[in-house]
Amino acid sequence: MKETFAPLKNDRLLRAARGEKVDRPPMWVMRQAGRYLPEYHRAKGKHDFFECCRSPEIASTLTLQPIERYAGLIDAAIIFSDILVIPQAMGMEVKMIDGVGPKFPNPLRSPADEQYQEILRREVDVAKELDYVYKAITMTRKKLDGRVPLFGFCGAPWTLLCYMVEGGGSKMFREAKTWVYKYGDEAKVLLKKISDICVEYLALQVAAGAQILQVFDSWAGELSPSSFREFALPALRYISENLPRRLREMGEDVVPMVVFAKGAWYALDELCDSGYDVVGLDWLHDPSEAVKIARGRVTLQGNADPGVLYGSHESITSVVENMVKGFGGGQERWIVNLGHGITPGVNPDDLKFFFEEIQRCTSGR
Ligand SMILES: Cc1c2[nH]c(c1CCC(=O)O)Cc1[nH]c(c(CCC(=O)O)c1C)Cc1[nH]c(c(CCC(=O)O)c1C)Cc1[nH]c(c(C)c1CCC(=O)O)C2
Repeated sequence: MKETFAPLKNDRLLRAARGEKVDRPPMWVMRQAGRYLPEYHRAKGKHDFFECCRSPEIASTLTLQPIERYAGLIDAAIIFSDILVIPQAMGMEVKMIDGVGPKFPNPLRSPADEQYQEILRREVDVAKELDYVYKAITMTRKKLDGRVPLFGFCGAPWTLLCYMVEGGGSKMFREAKTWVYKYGDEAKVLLKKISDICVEYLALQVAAGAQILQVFDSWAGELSPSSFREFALPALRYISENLPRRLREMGEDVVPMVVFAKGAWYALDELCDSGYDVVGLDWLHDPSEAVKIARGRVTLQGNADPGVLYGSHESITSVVENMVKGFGGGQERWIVNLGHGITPGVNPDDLKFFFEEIQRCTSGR
């Protein structure tokens, strides 16, 4: 039985994503449900990170926290989960270590590993393995009661491959580069396998209630422009081309899609033609330059340096004023965000001040 949900009261973000007129640019921030919020630590308690992702009750509570705290300012929720649930669904073990980050005890080191063949052979039952995410999405939609739209998301194939072969975060990307420059063909086979899972996973998130989707290519900037075109971009395109087809097959509406390829500033022009409605920008972009390159083809999302939230109110005001000006005074197709996730240690009141400053600079246009 398909769920019915309350009608959406604030559709500013979906309208902006589709390039329609809005009263002010919509606002949200990546990682908005996270460690900078004291209520996050209270609700998480002693639970392990992935335990929280697997509990629809806890995941939906965490998703709603920023919506409640910033009511009237924030225009979207993003489901509390992680990009690494896909490698887990593919049979890899992933732990989240406090103060360190994600760790894979058995990373995929070379195509000669038995694990490589096993991963390629194994048909992942995306509906069953990630069932807890769809349940969390449906529960969150009910709790949201139409206040703001809900984002679903996944990691981009290139970024997931990096984690699977590195076994965690990395500074050198020695393993990922070995795959690119030594095992390129095998890397492409693995990227295709991950891409198919991404398509099915995103489609099932929409069926469960996700109203817009974001694909996070957090390690795009580790690739050279030509490697990005060869490895990361085709996988991003594969998703944007195949998802609408899969949604129609399932009898679901097509939803707007956002691509965030962090560090891939050189590829902005191609990303604007990659089949996504919205292109996320990190803080290395100058907004007015990005607007010129985009030429209205997509909505841009971003891009304040997350580090400004460690600064003074004067600095926040100045960054906001410059950013608003860069995005044409808010007249361009624009969704307000930081240039990457909000970081731990930020005072939540300073994020509120950031939102209020955006509102001050963009309303009554
Ligand atoms: C690369 C990446 C990951 N996860 C994600 C990305 C892409 C976005 C990006 O580039 O930042 C995506 C992600 N992770 C999380 C969300 C939830 C929704 C939201 O944006 O609020 C989303 C969208 C929660 C989380 N994911 C994680 C936390 C912190 C968990 C905790 O310690 O309580 C949260 C709230 C953990 C995580 N998960 C990941 C890392 C590297 C870490 C550790 C971060 C660190 O230690 O600094 C992988």
